[in-house]
Amino acid sequence: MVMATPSSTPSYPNALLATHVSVRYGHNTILHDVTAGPFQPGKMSALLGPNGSGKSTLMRAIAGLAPITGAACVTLGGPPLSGMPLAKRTQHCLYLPQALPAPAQLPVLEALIAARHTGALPPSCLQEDDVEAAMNWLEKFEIAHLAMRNMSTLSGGQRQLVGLAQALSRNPKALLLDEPLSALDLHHQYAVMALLRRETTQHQLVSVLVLHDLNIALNMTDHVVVVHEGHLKAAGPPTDVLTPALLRDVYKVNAHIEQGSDGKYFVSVDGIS
Ligand SMILES: Nc1ncnc2c1ncn2[C@@H]1O[C@H](COP(=O)(O)OP(=O)(O)OP(=O)(O)O)[C@@H](O)[C@H]1O
Repeated sequence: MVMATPSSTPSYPNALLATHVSVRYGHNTILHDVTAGPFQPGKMSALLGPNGSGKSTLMRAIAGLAPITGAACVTLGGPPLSGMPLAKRTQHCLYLPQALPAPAQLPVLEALIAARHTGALPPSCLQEDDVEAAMNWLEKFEIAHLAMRNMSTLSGGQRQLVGLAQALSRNPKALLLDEPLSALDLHHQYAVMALLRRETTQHQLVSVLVLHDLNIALNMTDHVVVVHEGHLKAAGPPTDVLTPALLRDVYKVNAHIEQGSDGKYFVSVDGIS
């Protein structure tokens, strides 16, 4: 069943839930009383919607980085995140932006260690276990060969992989990843999704990803939330939510969902509407 509110959803003790989120920039209201979640631990959730619909704004609001108005509340089990100082909130709920900041003049290995310590460390401070943990993350992301390269020399996709490794290495309870696959080739898109799935399950992370690839959302996430024109349009299991009617209303395409002989779903677009 596609639900636009979580009213009949059972509560989960360590789930991420954002209620009544409104965001305004100047006179423009970008999000209108959006309630999203609960995003459950151990599950992969996707935020979907067209360009400019408010996905990044919703993530930033959940992370405490967008100007919320009204009676919004964000919880992740325990006391509301909304009342916490930003540094503490980030330890619980980590947001990786779509546009990564300019790279530091640091080797990748040091950048990864610095991320865990939330600040740059001189090489003399590098501990053996820090190096081992950082190398372990680089290996998981298939970028161990970049360990000694300066961050400023990396390609866009390599930087995105380092950014993801930095985010995961900080061991948050909830990960908010804004278009984490946008610069990645096909192999790395699927490798990263598989890795995120493993980490999410193993550590019972709350993982929420902004995605534009509906085929990945259909086949590799458990739950999707569709934002349209600043409103919550639909939420639920991907194959329930991504119907031809929704694709027409929200994405302005005539399309249907097909299932291959391998059981995988894919969106077949007939044209724009
Ligand atoms: N700092 C800002 N000041 C003014 N308007 C903003 C600001 N940030 C975002 N907006 C506006 O809010 C709306 C939603 O932007 P947002 O980045 O959340 O969209 P999105 O769904 O993530 O889009 P995309 O898929 O293109 O990344 C857009 O119209 C955007 O121009």
